[in-house]
Amino acid sequence: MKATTILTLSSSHAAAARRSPARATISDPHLRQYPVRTSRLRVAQSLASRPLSSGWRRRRRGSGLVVRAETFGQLTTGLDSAWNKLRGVDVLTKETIAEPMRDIRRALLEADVSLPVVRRFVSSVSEKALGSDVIRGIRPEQQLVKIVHDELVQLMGGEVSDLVFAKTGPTVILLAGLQGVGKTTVCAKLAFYLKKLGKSCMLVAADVYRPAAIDQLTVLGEQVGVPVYSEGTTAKPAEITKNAVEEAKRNNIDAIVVDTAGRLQIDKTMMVELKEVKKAVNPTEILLVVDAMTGQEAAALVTTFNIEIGISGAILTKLDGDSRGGAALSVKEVSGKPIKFVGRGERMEDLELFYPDRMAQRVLGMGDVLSFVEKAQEVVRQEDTMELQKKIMSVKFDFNDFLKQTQNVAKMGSMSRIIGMIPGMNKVTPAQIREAEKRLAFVESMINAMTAEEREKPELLAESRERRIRVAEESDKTEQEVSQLVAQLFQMRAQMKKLMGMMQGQEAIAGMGDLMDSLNADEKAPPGTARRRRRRSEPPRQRELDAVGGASRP
Ligand SMILES: Nc1nc2c(ncn2[C@@H]2O[C@H](COP(=O)(O)OP(=O)(O)OP(=O)(O)O)[C@@H](O)[C@H]2O)c(=O)[nH]1
Repeated sequence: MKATTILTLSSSHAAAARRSPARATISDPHLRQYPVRTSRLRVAQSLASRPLSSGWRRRRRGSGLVVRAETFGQLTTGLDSAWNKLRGVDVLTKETIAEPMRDIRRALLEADVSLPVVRRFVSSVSEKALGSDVIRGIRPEQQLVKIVHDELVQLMGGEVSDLVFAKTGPTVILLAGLQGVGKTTVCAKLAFYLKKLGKSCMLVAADVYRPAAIDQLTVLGEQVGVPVYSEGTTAKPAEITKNAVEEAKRNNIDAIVVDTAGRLQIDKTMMVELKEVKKAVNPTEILLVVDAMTGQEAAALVTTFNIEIGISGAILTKLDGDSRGGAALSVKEVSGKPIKFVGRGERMEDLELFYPDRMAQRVLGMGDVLSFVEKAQEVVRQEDTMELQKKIMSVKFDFNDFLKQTQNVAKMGSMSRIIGMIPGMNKVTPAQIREAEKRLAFVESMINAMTAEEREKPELLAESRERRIRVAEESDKTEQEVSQLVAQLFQMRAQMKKLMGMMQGQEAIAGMGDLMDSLNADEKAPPGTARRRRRRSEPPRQRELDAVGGASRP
């Protein structure tokens, strides 16, 4: 079998591998199996013996083997040393994270991320690391990997930023960028992408300065099977684009991609031209194509274009090459505009949507650690939930528990979150949940007005009208409202008993909806409601309910 070995190496790594071929060993079974004849064999051998996490990727393509250096190789290796510094450390503290943070800072600067971005990043990671809870089974370095991952995702914009399509008429995508960044190639790649989405597309040649650019677009258009609209080199780009939109409308074309002229550097004519095109057709998307190799310069360009023209995002090309990753990490943070696509090669299919989380995983090269930490966090959340369930299910459930729940709700931000954590609770509607939240705030003041003894023994309140009047006065509520609260607590106790029975029988907590009904007990219900409801459901403790019912009678 013939081997195909494709090497895309950073020059420094390649040089290093060439310098010490004698020490290179073949640890990859595929490499050993295939004869690789070129002088690059040594490089491949050296690569094959590197740990995968250091940013080198090996994958098989057809019958051959592709050995590829990832853009982030150097950054990944730099970050690896940060994790290594935490080996043997028990907990993340100011002291233990100092050195790893220095490594992270160095790694990012070496990846050509700008200093202010690095500073903000490191300070945010440190803050999160120091504020993070220790999770059982997770080592500090794994925890830091997860924190850095999450921060990287945020740094790169958090969410994927997909193409926007026009609601009516053809979607107009205007591409701008300096010379040689890959604009024309991106036009065709975008057409290929749109076709895959099932959209009809047309390319527009608005680079009127270089006849060769029009020819290049025509060839690429043929290659991806989309029409190319051109008016030669004499018309103005704004005019060409306007006419192209009309042509697209006539032919029911869903989207047009406009290729504009590049310049060696930003100049006034270029900006004026782009502004004219923008004014003429009001594009749905204006995307600046930038070359990943230019690092933080790419982020600065996106900022300038955005200020000058107002763009909707960026396309980062040549991420497969020798770039250090700085552009991918900085564009969003520096310019406020998202990267929408990345180019990872010269083929038409080498344009992908930019997913910040996938990119962060690529930087770290530690997918397994990340999912492990996520699972552990999930377990902790489940343990919290079970603890909560136990409390809710407690038959003892007095006003202290009731209050604790109220405070928990406040602490955790929202009742809906707690409810959402309890299995079987999906039948509770958001409206019910909102009502419960309101209700909980309302009862808190009444519980605060109770004595310690009254909270522990709600029977005292059920049996004594004087006590209820006192609580009502102190909490600025009516006696009737206090009576309803007492009745509600006993109702909840009864409901919980029922639920406990269901839980023991391994049934889903379908009855939690009923519990919510109890939580939401109608404020206007006349005293004694509890007794009437009781007849329809499970009988709670007779004495307790009778007491409340009796107590609420005038
Ligand atoms: N490796 C790699 N090469 C790319 C990528 N995108 C574009 N190229 C190459 O970059 C070179 C320049 O691409 P063009 O599309 O001609 O660039 P342009 O911005 O249109 O250039 P001008 O028309 O001169 O402004 C070509 O050789 C492309 O094949 C990419 O994502 N990866």
